[in-house]
Amino acid sequence: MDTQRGVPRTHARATEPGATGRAGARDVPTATVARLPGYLRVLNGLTADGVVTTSSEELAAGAGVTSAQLRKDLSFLGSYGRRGVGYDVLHLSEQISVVLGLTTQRRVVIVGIGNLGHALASYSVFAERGFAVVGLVDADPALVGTTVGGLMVQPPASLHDVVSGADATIGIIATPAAVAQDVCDELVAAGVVGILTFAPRALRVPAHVDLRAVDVASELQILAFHDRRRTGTGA
Ligand SMILES: NC(=O)c1ccc[n+]([C@@H]2O[C@H](COP(=O)([O-])OP(=O)(O)OC[C@H]3O[C@@H](n4cnc5c(N)ncnc54)[C@H](O)[C@@H]3O)[C@@H](O)[C@H]2O)c1
Repeated sequence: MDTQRGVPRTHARATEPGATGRAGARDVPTATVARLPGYLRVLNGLTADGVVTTSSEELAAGAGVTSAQLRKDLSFLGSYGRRGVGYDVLHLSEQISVVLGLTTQRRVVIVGIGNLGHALASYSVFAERGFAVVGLVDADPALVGTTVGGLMVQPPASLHDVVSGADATIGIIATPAAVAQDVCDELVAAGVVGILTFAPRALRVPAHVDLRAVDVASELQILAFHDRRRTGTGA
């Protein structure tokens, strides 16, 4: 049965090889999972600066959460830090990477190589974060056959082959909203199990597929709300 949703339903399980300590098979709440990339980003910055250990206060401040929230989130990973020492930056990075499934490189196909898709296809940081863009698809004949980010853009008729041939498990939708559901259905039929959409419309996916929607306008509306509350303008 199809479901309509913009966030994953399931909890991540810290069961991949390399999971350590008390992480075991404990479920990690979805809200915690959503904060883990932020912690990892801060930890990566600390690693780059040569920092070996960090405190929950430092990590929490960098990620924009309270240290109580941070400690609770990390407790789901079985990571409690050491009194007076804090957290080992590298070890914690590895633990979070395991829980997020980043120890296995995920293959990504991007559909819609316009302004947004072009920028995403050329975004080198994906590779550093454990994702390989392995296929690009666009319906514009003028784009098909051109090379973006080292990959040749393929026509929609090749979508299934692009996904299955490259063993891609994630699809990014950067097409106009009007065609996004069709593209989504085709990606699912081709075998992807995770979809990230930028198209401004709700999408339906089957239960075995996780869907994430990025909506910059909604994020701006949330900022506007906080600004209004702070300044009292626009009431
Ligand atoms: N979520 C956000 O925050 C955000 C921000 C900017 C844009 N967007 C959305 O992202 C999408 C892309 O924006 P853009 O500025 O790159 O648009 P764009 O018009 O530059 O690019 C869209 C591309 O999709 C291709 N396309 C159209 N139908 C297709 C199909 N059936 N199969 C494959 N490719 C197809 C077009 O040929 C075009 O190259 C739009 O839906 C836009 O509203 C979202």
